[in-house]
Amino acid sequence: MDSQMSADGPCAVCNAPGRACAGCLSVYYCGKEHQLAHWQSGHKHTCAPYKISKDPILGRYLEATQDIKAGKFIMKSKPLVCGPQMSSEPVCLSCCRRLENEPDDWYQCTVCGWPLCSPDCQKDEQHRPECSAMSKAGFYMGRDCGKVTILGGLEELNQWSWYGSIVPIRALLLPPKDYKKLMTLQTHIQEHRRNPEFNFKVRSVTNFIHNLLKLRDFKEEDIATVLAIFDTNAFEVARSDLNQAGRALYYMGSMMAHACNPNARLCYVGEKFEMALMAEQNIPKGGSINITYMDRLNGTLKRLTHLRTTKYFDCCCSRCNDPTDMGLYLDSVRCITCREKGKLNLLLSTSPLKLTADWQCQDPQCQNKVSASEMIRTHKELRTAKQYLDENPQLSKYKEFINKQLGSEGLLHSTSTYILQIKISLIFDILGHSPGYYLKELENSLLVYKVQLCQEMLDIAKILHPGFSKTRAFLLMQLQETLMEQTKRELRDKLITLKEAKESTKTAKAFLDEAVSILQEPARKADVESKVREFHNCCKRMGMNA
Ligand SMILES: C[S@@+](CC[C@H](N)C(=O)[O-])C[C@H]1O[C@@H](n2cnc3c(N)ncnc32)[C@H](O)[C@@H]1O
Repeated sequence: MDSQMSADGPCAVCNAPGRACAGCLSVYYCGKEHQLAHWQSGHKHTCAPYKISKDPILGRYLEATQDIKAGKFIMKSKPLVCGPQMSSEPVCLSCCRRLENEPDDWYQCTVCGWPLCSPDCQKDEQHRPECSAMSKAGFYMGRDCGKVTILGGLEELNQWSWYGSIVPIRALLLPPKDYKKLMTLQTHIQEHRRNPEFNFKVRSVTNFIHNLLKLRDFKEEDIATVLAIFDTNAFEVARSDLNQAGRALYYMGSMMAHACNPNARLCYVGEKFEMALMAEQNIPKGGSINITYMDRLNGTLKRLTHLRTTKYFDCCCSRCNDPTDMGLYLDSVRCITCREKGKLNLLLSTSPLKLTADWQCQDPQCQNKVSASEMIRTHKELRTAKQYLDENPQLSKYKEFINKQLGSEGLLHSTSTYILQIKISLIFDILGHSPGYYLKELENSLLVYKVQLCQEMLDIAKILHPGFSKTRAFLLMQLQETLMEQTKRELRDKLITLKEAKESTKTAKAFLDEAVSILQEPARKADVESKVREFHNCCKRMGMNA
């Protein structure tokens, strides 16, 4: 590098002071030679079409450096650190697969005694940092896998909260170059420190690291910083196809801003939680590439509260600022004054970005106003009632809730967040998925009901989950297989002709094709292939070629 120029960061090859790569501004080179070597060793696959930019409100964020088409993969990134979730079920420390057999049958690492899948997982470098630390500290997890308190001061740690200490210790033991990178991520440490739950977590992990691993050089403050970095930036990652669940932190992934109607989404590839970012919608050059930090079916009250209390910012996107919440009125409840007159008018926030604002009837003739605290109380009651149903999901109970709430004495309307969430549960958890309701045993009327629910939710998805979103793809697949079952029965019962069955099959195939084009990520490959196989088998059984 020209000695007159100031350095941007450490060279990706030799760590000497370097200038940023012009393509992505995310890695640095001391000169042309190392830039070329790094490009050939893989940077050509990860460079661009984005760069890190800064905004007074968002902080650092990813900016598109070229127009990006919906459906395009924007980047792939390996985790800087990954491992079990903070509060984890028993998983293999190496690959994070759930350990499903009995504890007595678990394979235990021969060095530290922690349960793993197999000797192969023991050889994996993932488990090395904490394993060496435990071995140096003379710790070996007994057959009981930590059920007994081993050292004084560890009483507050139960068996599985130990898992929560694994990712922080891996972060603290990162090579210096990676640790330095980690430390550049946003912490919100002061805000976290005001949260008693966070401080409890810090004490627990510090206890583990100081007393069990005997690594007393790590100060509580360093441990708190690492935990705060994880809480601000990490992703809960799961690959249901591989039975894996973990937590991972990506350097570039940490730069992405939140939006309540995002233009990109994350997916996971490979067994080591490599992350891929896909554009859900077209992103113009210069635009922010954003993801959503939470479920889009939540109304503004829940989104604002969750983002404020967990990510420490006040979202002020156009969706949050829209009293109609994109025309869906997710949080709005019926105006009681109008309801008494048999009219369906809704209450809208007078200032949606302010959680303390009053709610007012949408009918200008009606003067009815409700305070924020009253509205929050109403939502608490509705949420409790729904949570009670979710604990023991039953079709009849969900239908009862919907009918009651949408009836003349009810509080809700057809696109309320609670009604939409229940419809999603009916589609994905009950109709076609639970004992007594598997697709083949569903009564005809319930097949019709499921088709109707899928169509309704696809209309909502056009607004909340447009483009290459997973929700749209999953809904399309549910609609496709329900339509196929319906067609098969109608043909069998001679209610339709073969020609009509072929037409229905064509419609179902179009839904499936669209879902397949959306779900391009490798982690979904097996699922998608099995749906396509089922479709072809169903066609064969009806005596037609797809
Ligand atoms: C994962 S980090 C994103 C990178 C971060 N901006 C930085 O400079 O390191 C999450 C933090 O970014 C900020 N942030 C993300 N999206 C935001 C948004 N829509 N509005 C305001 N702040 C946002 C918040 O401080 C949030 O806690």
